[in-house]
Amino acid sequence: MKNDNIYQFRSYAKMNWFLKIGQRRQDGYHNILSVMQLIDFYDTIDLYFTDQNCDEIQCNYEIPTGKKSLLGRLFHLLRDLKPQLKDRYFGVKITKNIPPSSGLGGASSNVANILKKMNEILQLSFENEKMIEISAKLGSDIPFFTTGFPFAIISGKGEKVIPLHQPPEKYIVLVFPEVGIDTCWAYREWDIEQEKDKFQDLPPVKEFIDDFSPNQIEKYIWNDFEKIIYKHFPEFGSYKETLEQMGCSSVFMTGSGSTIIGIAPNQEKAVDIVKELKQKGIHSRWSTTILKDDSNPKVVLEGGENHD
Ligand SMILES: C[C@@](CO)(OP(=O)(O)O)[C@H](O)COP(=O)(O)OP(=O)(O)OC[C@H]1O[C@@H](n2ccc(N)nc2=O)[C@H](O)[C@@H]1O
Ligand SMILES: Nc1ncnc2c1ncn2[C@@H]1O[C@H](COP(=O)(O)OP(=O)(O)O)[C@@H](O)[C@H]1O
Repeated sequence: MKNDNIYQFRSYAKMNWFLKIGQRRQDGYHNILSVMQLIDFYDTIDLYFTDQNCDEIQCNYEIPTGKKSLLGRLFHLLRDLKPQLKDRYFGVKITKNIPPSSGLGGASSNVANILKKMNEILQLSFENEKMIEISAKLGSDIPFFTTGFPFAIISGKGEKVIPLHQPPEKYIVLVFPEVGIDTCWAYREWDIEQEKDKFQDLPPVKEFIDDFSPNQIEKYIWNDFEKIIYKHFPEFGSYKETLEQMGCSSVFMTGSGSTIIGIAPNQEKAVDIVKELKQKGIHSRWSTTILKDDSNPKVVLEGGENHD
Protein backbone atom coordinates (compact mmCIF):
# COMPACT_ATOMS: atom_id res chain seq x y z
CA MET A 1 0.00 0.00 0.00
CA LYS A 2 1.24 3.47 -0.84
CA ASN A 3 1.74 6.42 1.38
CA ASP A 4 -0.07 9.54 0.15
CA ASN A 5 3.00 11.49 -0.94
CA ILE A 6 4.47 10.74 -4.32
CA TYR A 7 7.50 12.68 -5.44
CA GLN A 8 7.65 12.88 -9.19
CA PHE A 9 10.74 13.99 -11.08
CA ARG A 10 12.59 13.62 -14.36
CA SER A 11 15.69 11.63 -15.11
CA TYR A 12 17.50 12.99 -18.16
CA ALA A 13 19.73 11.09 -20.59
CA LYS A 14 23.31 12.03 -21.51
CA MET A 15 25.36 11.94 -24.65
CA ASN A 16 29.12 11.54 -25.00
CA TRP A 17 30.52 14.12 -27.39
CA PHE A 18 33.96 12.70 -26.88
CA LEU A 19 35.05 9.36 -25.42
CA LYS A 20 38.57 8.03 -25.27
CA ILE A 21 39.51 4.89 -23.39
CA GLY A 22 42.87 4.55 -21.67
CA GLN A 23 44.59 1.88 -19.63
CA ARG A 24 42.76 -1.01 -18.01
CA ARG A 25 43.26 -0.58 -14.28
CA GLN A 26 43.96 -3.09 -11.53
CA ASP A 27 40.27 -3.03 -10.56
CA GLY A 28 39.31 -4.12 -14.10
CA TYR A 29 37.83 -0.74 -15.04
CA HIS A 30 39.33 1.58 -17.63
CA ASN A 31 40.44 5.15 -17.27
CA ILE A 32 38.44 7.26 -19.66
CA LEU A 33 38.34 10.84 -20.85
CA SER A 34 34.91 11.97 -21.93
CA VAL A 35 32.87 15.09 -22.57
CA MET A 36 29.24 14.53 -21.62
CA GLN A 37 26.13 16.63 -21.89
CA LEU A 38 22.58 16.13 -20.67
CA ILE A 39 19.94 15.97 -23.38
CA ASP A 40 16.26 16.81 -23.24
CA PHE A 41 15.08 13.21 -23.27
CA TYR A 42 13.95 11.76 -19.97
CA ASP A 43 12.34 9.03 -17.92
CA THR A 44 9.80 10.00 -15.27
CA ILE A 45 10.21 8.66 -11.76
CA ASP A 46 7.64 8.44 -8.97
CA LEU A 47 9.16 7.91 -5.53
CA TYR A 48 7.08 7.11 -2.47
CA PHE A 49 7.29 5.35 0.87
CA THR A 50 5.53 2.07 1.31
CA ASP A 51 4.25 0.39 4.44
CA GLN A 52 4.94 -3.04 2.93
CA ASN A 53 7.98 -4.75 4.45
CA CYS A 54 9.99 -4.53 1.27
CA ASP A 55 10.95 -2.07 -1.45
CA GLU A 56 8.78 -2.00 -4.56
CA ILE A 57 10.22 -1.31 -8.01
CA GLN A 58 8.04 -1.03 -11.08
CA CYS A 59 9.08 -0.15 -14.60
CA ASN A 60 7.52 -0.26 -18.05
CA TYR A 61 10.67 -2.08 -19.28
CA GLU A 62 12.07 -5.27 -17.84
CA ILE A 63 14.90 -4.11 -15.59
CA PRO A 64 16.66 -5.92 -12.74
CA THR A 65 14.92 -5.23 -9.41
CA GLY A 66 16.51 -7.65 -6.92
CA LYS A 67 19.00 -6.98 -4.12
CA LYS A 68 21.91 -7.05 -6.57
CA SER A 69 20.29 -4.63 -9.00
CA LEU A 70 21.38 -0.98 -9.12
CA LEU A 71 18.38 0.19 -7.11
CA GLY A 72 18.63 -2.75 -4.70
CA ARG A 73 22.27 -1.81 -4.06
CA LEU A 74 21.39 1.88 -3.68
CA PHE A 75 18.77 1.15 -1.00
CA HIS A 76 21.12 -1.26 0.78
CA LEU A 77 23.93 1.29 0.80
CA LEU A 78 21.67 4.04 2.13
CA ARG A 79 20.38 1.81 4.95
CA ASP A 80 23.98 0.94 5.79
CA LEU A 81 24.98 4.59 5.96
CA LYS A 82 21.80 5.81 7.69
CA PRO A 83 20.51 3.29 10.24
CA GLN A 84 17.32 5.36 10.66
CA LEU A 85 16.31 4.04 7.22
CA LYS A 86 16.43 0.39 8.36
CA ASP A 87 12.67 0.14 8.79
CA ARG A 88 11.65 2.39 5.93
CA TYR A 89 10.76 0.92 2.59
CA PHE A 90 10.71 2.69 -0.74
CA GLY A 91 8.55 2.51 -3.80
CA VAL A 92 9.88 3.51 -7.19
CA LYS A 93 7.91 3.61 -10.40
CA ILE A 94 10.02 4.33 -13.47
CA THR A 95 8.31 5.31 -16.69
CA LYS A 96 11.09 4.84 -19.18
CA ASN A 97 11.50 6.56 -22.48
CA ILE A 98 15.28 6.14 -22.60
CA PRO A 99 15.88 2.66 -24.01
CA PRO A 100 18.07 0.49 -21.72
CA SER A 101 21.57 -0.28 -23.03
CA SER A 102 21.44 2.56 -25.51
CA GLY A 103 24.56 4.47 -24.36
CA LEU A 104 22.34 7.26 -23.05
CA GLY A 105 22.96 6.42 -19.39
CA GLY A 106 19.30 5.88 -18.50
CA ALA A 107 19.93 3.52 -15.60
CA SER A 108 22.70 5.72 -14.17
CA SER A 109 20.49 8.78 -14.45
CA ASN A 110 17.62 6.97 -12.70
CA VAL A 111 19.85 5.99 -9.77
CA ALA A 112 21.48 9.43 -9.47
CA ASN A 113 18.16 11.24 -9.49
CA ILE A 114 16.60 8.86 -6.95
CA LEU A 115 19.65 9.29 -4.71
CA LYS A 116 19.41 13.10 -5.01
CA LYS A 117 15.69 13.08 -4.27
CA MET A 118 16.15 10.81 -1.24
CA ASN A 119 18.95 13.01 0.07
CA GLU A 120 16.58 15.95 -0.19
CA ILE A 121 13.31 14.56 1.13
CA LEU A 122 14.77 12.34 3.84
CA GLN A 123 17.23 15.07 4.86
CA LEU A 124 20.12 12.63 4.73
CA SER A 125 22.60 15.55 4.68
CA PHE A 126 25.08 13.96 2.30
CA GLU A 127 27.45 16.64 1.01
CA ASN A 128 28.48 16.70 -2.66
CA GLU A 129 31.64 14.70 -2.09
CA LYS A 130 29.76 11.93 -0.28
CA MET A 131 27.11 11.89 -3.00
CA ILE A 132 29.83 11.32 -5.61
CA GLU A 133 31.41 8.60 -3.47
CA ILE A 134 28.09 6.77 -3.11
CA SER A 135 27.39 7.19 -6.83
CA ALA A 136 30.80 5.88 -7.91
CA LYS A 137 30.28 2.75 -5.78
CA LEU A 138 27.16 1.97 -7.78
CA GLY A 139 28.25 2.72 -11.36
CA SER A 140 30.84 4.67 -13.33
CA ASP A 141 28.41 6.96 -15.16
CA ILE A 142 26.36 7.84 -12.06
CA PRO A 143 28.60 10.65 -10.64
CA PHE A 144 28.06 12.80 -13.76
CA PHE A 145 24.29 12.70 -13.23
CA THR A 146 24.61 13.23 -9.47
CA THR A 147 26.53 16.48 -9.91
CA GLY A 148 23.74 17.88 -12.06
CA PHE A 149 26.26 19.65 -14.29
CA PRO A 150 24.69 19.76 -17.75
CA PHE A 151 28.06 19.71 -19.53
CA ALA A 152 31.23 18.26 -18.06
CA ILE A 153 34.53 16.56 -18.61
CA ILE A 154 34.74 13.11 -17.08
CA SER A 155 37.86 11.22 -16.11
CA GLY A 156 39.05 8.41 -13.84
CA LYS A 157 36.62 5.55 -14.37
CA GLY A 158 33.86 8.18 -14.49
CA GLU A 159 33.95 9.55 -10.94
CA LYS A 160 35.94 12.72 -11.68
CA VAL A 161 33.52 15.29 -13.00
CA ILE A 162 34.58 18.84 -13.87
CA PRO A 163 31.93 21.25 -15.19
CA LEU A 164 32.56 22.84 -18.57
CA HIS A 165 31.27 26.28 -19.53
CA GLN A 166 29.18 27.34 -22.53
CA PRO A 167 27.25 24.10 -23.07
CA PRO A 168 26.58 23.70 -26.78
CA GLU A 169 23.03 24.37 -27.95
CA LYS A 170 22.24 21.82 -30.63
CA TYR A 171 19.35 20.04 -32.25
CA ILE A 172 20.03 16.34 -32.37
CA VAL A 173 18.46 13.29 -33.96
CA LEU A 174 18.71 10.03 -32.04
CA VAL A 175 18.52 6.75 -33.95
CA PHE A 176 17.79 3.67 -31.83
CA PRO A 177 18.98 0.43 -33.43
CA GLU A 178 16.91 -2.60 -32.51
CA VAL A 179 19.61 -4.07 -30.28
CA GLY A 180 21.16 -2.51 -27.22
CA ILE A 181 24.84 -2.92 -26.31
CA ASP A 182 26.07 -4.46 -23.08
CA THR A 183 28.72 -2.06 -21.73
CA CYS A 184 30.81 -4.89 -20.13
CA TRP A 185 30.94 -6.64 -23.50
CA ALA A 186 31.99 -3.44 -25.28
CA TYR A 187 34.89 -2.86 -22.87
CA ARG A 188 35.95 -6.52 -23.22
CA GLU A 189 35.97 -6.18 -27.00
CA TRP A 190 38.00 -2.98 -26.64
CA ASP A 191 40.59 -4.92 -24.60
CA ILE A 192 40.82 -7.62 -27.25
CA GLU A 193 41.48 -4.97 -29.92
CA GLN A 194 44.06 -3.20 -27.76
CA GLU A 195 46.03 -6.36 -27.11
CA LYS A 196 46.64 -6.42 -30.84
CA ASP A 197 47.70 -2.77 -30.83
CA LYS A 198 48.74 -0.93 -27.69
CA PHE A 199 46.75 0.71 -24.92
CA GLN A 200 46.74 4.44 -25.58
CA ASP A 201 47.67 7.18 -23.14
CA LEU A 202 44.89 9.67 -22.51
CA PRO A 203 45.54 13.38 -22.88
CA PRO A 204 45.90 15.06 -19.46
CA VAL A 205 42.59 16.59 -18.34
CA LYS A 206 44.07 20.05 -17.74
CA GLU A 207 45.61 20.19 -21.20
CA PHE A 208 42.33 19.08 -22.74
CA ILE A 209 40.38 21.77 -20.88
CA ASP A 210 42.91 24.49 -21.74
CA ASP A 211 42.59 23.73 -25.46
CA PHE A 212 38.84 23.15 -25.43
CA SER A 213 36.46 25.51 -27.27
CA PRO A 214 32.84 24.51 -26.70
CA ASN A 215 31.68 26.66 -29.62
CA GLN A 216 33.58 24.27 -31.89
CA ILE A 217 32.23 21.16 -30.21
CA GLU A 218 31.77 19.24 -33.47
CA LYS A 219 35.53 19.37 -33.95
CA TYR A 220 35.99 17.24 -30.82
CA ILE A 221 33.52 14.47 -31.67
CA TRP A 222 35.17 11.11 -31.10
CA ASN A 223 34.20 7.70 -29.71
CA ASP A 224 36.70 4.87 -29.31
CA PHE A 225 33.87 2.32 -29.21
CA GLU A 226 32.56 3.18 -32.66
CA LYS A 227 34.97 1.10 -34.70
CA ILE A 228 34.37 -1.98 -32.56
CA ILE A 229 30.60 -1.67 -32.56
CA TYR A 230 30.43 -1.08 -36.34
CA LYS A 231 32.63 -4.14 -36.83
CA HIS A 232 30.21 -6.37 -34.89
CA PHE A 233 27.03 -4.61 -36.04
CA PRO A 234 27.71 -3.44 -39.63
CA GLU A 235 24.04 -2.50 -40.01
CA PHE A 236 24.65 0.42 -37.60
CA GLY A 237 27.01 1.91 -40.20
CA SER A 238 24.07 2.31 -42.56
CA TYR A 239 22.24 4.46 -39.96
CA LYS A 240 25.29 6.70 -39.87
CA GLU A 241 25.29 7.03 -43.65
CA THR A 242 21.54 7.69 -43.71
CA LEU A 243 21.82 10.51 -41.13
CA GLU A 244 24.69 12.07 -43.07
CA GLN A 245 22.74 11.86 -46.32
CA MET A 246 19.74 13.46 -44.62
CA GLY A 247 21.76 16.56 -43.74
CA CYS A 248 23.28 16.01 -40.29
CA SER A 249 26.60 17.81 -39.98
CA SER A 250 28.16 15.20 -37.65
CA VAL A 251 27.05 11.66 -36.87
CA PHE A 252 28.46 9.60 -34.03
CA MET A 253 27.69 6.96 -31.43
CA THR A 254 27.11 7.82 -27.77
CA GLY A 255 28.87 5.79 -25.03
CA SER A 256 29.14 2.10 -25.78
CA GLY A 257 26.13 2.40 -28.10
CA SER A 258 23.82 1.56 -29.54
CA THR A 259 22.27 5.03 -30.09
CA ILE A 260 23.60 6.95 -33.08
CA ILE A 261 23.35 10.73 -32.86
CA GLY A 262 23.20 13.21 -35.72
CA ILE A 263 23.55 16.97 -35.34
CA ALA A 264 20.76 18.73 -37.24
CA PRO A 265 21.16 22.32 -38.49
CA ASN A 266 17.84 23.45 -36.95
CA GLN A 267 14.59 22.23 -35.42
CA GLU A 268 12.70 22.10 -38.71
CA LYS A 269 15.33 19.88 -40.27
CA ALA A 270 15.45 17.66 -37.16
CA VAL A 271 11.67 17.15 -37.36
CA ASP A 272 11.88 16.36 -41.09
CA ILE A 273 14.69 13.86 -40.60
CA VAL A 274 12.70 12.00 -37.94
CA LYS A 275 9.67 11.90 -40.27
CA GLU A 276 11.79 10.54 -43.09
CA LEU A 277 13.40 7.95 -40.81
CA LYS A 278 9.95 6.85 -39.65
CA GLN A 279 8.92 6.26 -43.27
CA LYS A 280 11.96 4.01 -43.61
CA GLY A 281 10.89 2.11 -40.46
CA ILE A 282 13.84 3.44 -38.41
CA HIS A 283 13.12 4.19 -34.74
CA SER A 284 14.28 7.71 -33.95
CA ARG A 285 13.41 11.00 -32.26
CA TRP A 286 14.77 14.50 -32.20
CA SER A 287 15.86 16.36 -29.12
CA THR A 288 18.07 19.21 -27.90
CA THR A 289 21.07 19.47 -25.64
CA ILE A 290 20.44 20.81 -22.11
CA LEU A 291 22.05 24.07 -21.09
CA LYS A 292 21.11 24.38 -17.43
CA ASP A 293 20.23 21.98 -14.67
CA ASP A 294 17.08 23.88 -13.78
CA SER A 295 14.93 21.49 -15.71
CA ASN A 296 14.40 18.93 -12.99
CA PRO A 297 11.11 20.17 -11.61
CA LYS A 298 10.59 19.62 -7.91
CA VAL A 299 7.01 18.45 -8.06
CA VAL A 300 5.39 16.93 -5.00
CA LEU A 301 2.21 15.17 -5.90
CA GLU A 302 -0.37 14.77 -3.17
CA GLY A 303 -2.52 11.67 -3.22
CA GLY A 304 -0.98 10.42 -6.45
CA GLU A 305 -2.69 13.01 -8.63
CA ASN A 306 -0.62 14.19 -11.51
CA HIS A 307 -0.31 17.97 -11.51
CA ASP A 308 2.59 18.01 -13.96
C1 LIG B 1 30.71 3.61 -21.78
C2 LIG B 1 30.15 4.66 -20.86
C3 LIG B 1 30.63 6.04 -21.31
O1 LIG B 1 29.95 7.08 -20.67
O2 LIG B 1 28.74 4.77 -20.85
P1 LIG B 1 27.49 3.85 -21.38
O3 LIG B 1 27.66 3.51 -22.81
O4 LIG B 1 27.46 2.62 -20.52
O5 LIG B 1 26.28 4.71 -21.17
C4 LIG B 1 30.65 4.41 -19.40
O6 LIG B 1 32.06 4.36 -19.33
C5 LIG B 1 30.09 3.15 -18.79
O7 LIG B 1 29.59 3.47 -17.54
P2 LIG B 1 28.51 2.49 -16.78
O8 LIG B 1 27.49 2.06 -17.77
O9 LIG B 1 28.06 3.23 -15.58
O10 LIG B 1 29.43 1.28 -16.42
P3 LIG B 1 29.45 0.39 -15.08
O11 LIG B 1 28.07 -0.10 -14.80
O12 LIG B 1 30.19 1.09 -13.99
O13 LIG B 1 30.37 -0.80 -15.55
C6 LIG B 1 29.94 -1.81 -16.43
C7 LIG B 1 31.21 -2.55 -16.89
O14 LIG B 1 31.87 -1.73 -17.87
C8 LIG B 1 33.28 -1.79 -17.68
N1 LIG B 1 33.80 -0.43 -17.43
C9 LIG B 1 32.95 0.60 -17.11
C10 LIG B 1 33.46 1.87 -16.92
C11 LIG B 1 34.85 2.08 -17.05
N2 LIG B 1 35.39 3.29 -16.87
N3 LIG B 1 35.66 1.04 -17.36
C12 LIG B 1 35.15 -0.20 -17.56
O15 LIG B 1 35.90 -1.13 -17.86
C13 LIG B 1 33.55 -2.74 -16.53
O16 LIG B 1 33.78 -3.99 -17.09
C14 LIG B 1 32.22 -2.77 -15.79
O17 LIG B 1 32.00 -4.02 -15.18
N1 LIG C 1 16.54 1.78 -13.96
C1 LIG C 1 17.10 1.14 -14.98
N2 LIG C 1 16.90 1.56 -16.22
C2 LIG C 1 17.50 0.94 -17.27
N3 LIG C 1 18.32 -0.12 -17.14
C3 LIG C 1 18.56 -0.59 -15.92
C4 LIG C 1 17.97 0.02 -14.78
N4 LIG C 1 18.43 -0.61 -13.70
C5 LIG C 1 19.27 -1.54 -14.14
N5 LIG C 1 19.36 -1.55 -15.48
C6 LIG C 1 20.27 -2.39 -16.28
O1 LIG C 1 21.34 -1.49 -16.70
C7 LIG C 1 21.76 -1.81 -18.02
C8 LIG C 1 21.53 -0.64 -18.96
O2 LIG C 1 22.02 0.56 -18.46
P1 LIG C 1 21.67 1.91 -19.24
O3 LIG C 1 22.13 3.04 -18.41
O4 LIG C 1 20.25 1.91 -19.68
O5 LIG C 1 22.50 1.77 -20.57
P2 LIG C 1 23.89 2.35 -21.01
O6 LIG C 1 24.88 1.91 -19.95
O7 LIG C 1 24.14 1.76 -22.36
O8 LIG C 1 23.76 3.83 -21.07
C9 LIG C 1 20.94 -2.99 -18.45
O9 LIG C 1 21.71 -4.14 -18.14
C10 LIG C 1 19.71 -2.94 -17.56
O10 LIG C 1 19.14 -4.19 -17.35
